[in-house]
Amino acid sequence: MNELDVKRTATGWRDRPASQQPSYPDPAALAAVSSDLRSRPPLVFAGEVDALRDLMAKATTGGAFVLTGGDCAESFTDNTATNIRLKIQTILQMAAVLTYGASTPVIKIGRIAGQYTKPRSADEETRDGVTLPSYRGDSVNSHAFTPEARTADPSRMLDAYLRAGTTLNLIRAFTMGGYADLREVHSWNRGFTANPAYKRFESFAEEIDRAMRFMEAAGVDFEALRQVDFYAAHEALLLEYEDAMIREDSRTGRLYDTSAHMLWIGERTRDPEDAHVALLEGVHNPVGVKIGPTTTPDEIRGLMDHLNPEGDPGRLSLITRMGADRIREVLPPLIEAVRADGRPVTWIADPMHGNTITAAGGYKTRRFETIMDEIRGFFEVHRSLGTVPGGIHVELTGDDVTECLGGGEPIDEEALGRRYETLVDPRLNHQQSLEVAFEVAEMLKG
Ligand SMILES: O=C[C@H](O)[C@H](O)COP(=O)(O)O
Ligand SMILES: C=C(OP(=O)(O)O)C(=O)O
Ligand SMILES: [Mn+2]
Repeated sequence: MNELDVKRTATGWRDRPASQQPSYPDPAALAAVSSDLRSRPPLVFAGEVDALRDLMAKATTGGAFVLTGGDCAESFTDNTATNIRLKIQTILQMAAVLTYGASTPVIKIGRIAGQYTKPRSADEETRDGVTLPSYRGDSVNSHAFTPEARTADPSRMLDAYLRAGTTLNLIRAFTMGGYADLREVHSWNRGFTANPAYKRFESFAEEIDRAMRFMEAAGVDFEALRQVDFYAAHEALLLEYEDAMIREDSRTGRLYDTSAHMLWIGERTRDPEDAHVALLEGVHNPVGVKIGPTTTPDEIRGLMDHLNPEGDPGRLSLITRMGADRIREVLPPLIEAVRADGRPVTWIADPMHGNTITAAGGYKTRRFETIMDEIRGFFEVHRSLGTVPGGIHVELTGDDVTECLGGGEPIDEEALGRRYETLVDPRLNHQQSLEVAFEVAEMLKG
């Protein structure tokens, strides 16, 4: 056993209960893919991961604001240049508005370049009397409803790795090559506020205009604002994939999960004694944990004991997804418990996953107004306790899909079927995403 294997064994996740894992019919094929992945280059560099960790530490105390956004489930077929560009454009536009509102840097993180594995409520799906394994994300099986498509195939992990690599390559090209130019991003936002449906944000956009003119007059080097740092994150759900991507940083000897800059653990797999926590315990990346309305203070202390025993700022984010109707009641005692413990966490609001409903026609959807209400509740609770609302985490796409109800150009139940394209959860479309950003920017400013 080499030194890396010794360290990895020390994390001990293989001895712990692991839920939401596929069952692979051919263990030899799984072992071959896993060994192949281990020999491949990392997707991210430890130095970038450390830079993100430092930024996350700033968000803990209000010195930065986190924006995480992207698909619920990325898909191999939607892994095109246009889709990636539109998502990046949407996140950059949101970030520009939020930066103005927060008067702090905005940490831009995509649910991108690796968001290929999904936890499911049910292990199986039945259609017209036929029962098959549930779709678990493109890194596991295919969405098509046939026995072959739904069989877990380890070679999909390699495909996920390669697609994540090319996605990251394009993101770096966009964000370092001039596509992120602040003047351009602001002019896209002016286009958005010119739409009569979003007139109420026009004066906000004019304020940003004035600030930009002031910066220009004061001699700010806009050329330097043509490049931005953009980070990638996904749910660390597929244990074999994440384990195969762990590498040792040659500079420090530390272990990193090099599949993404930041990883999070989902609501369904966050037991402090289970495999997912054990896996991320051993790596140095910033990590998030999704917490739902049943979370207890003891569970949070357990998560901190395992994932951030020393209380290092920037290591641990708690991503709250309580539901708009519960957040004001269930969040305060959890914040109080963290405050009493003393170890820092970055609080981030996921206003999507506690607010999923089924509309007529069977569409899984969310209401824009409910999403905004959960964010408002998140801010109210933090403001009343004097703690820091550190960011938001949303499911979005850069396209004009019709998956979430409401918004300034309202999508009603009838319209849902027009462009309902998500493979799992409903995403905010481009306009709804910008609307969220303007609303949150106003909250941050206020
Ligand atoms: O993205 C989150 C979960 O994977 C998703 O909400 C589960 O969806 P399901 O209830 O359709 O399985
Ligand atoms: C599965 C997800 O969320 P949660 O774990 O909070 O349900 C998700 O972010 O898509
Ligand atoms: Mn989701």
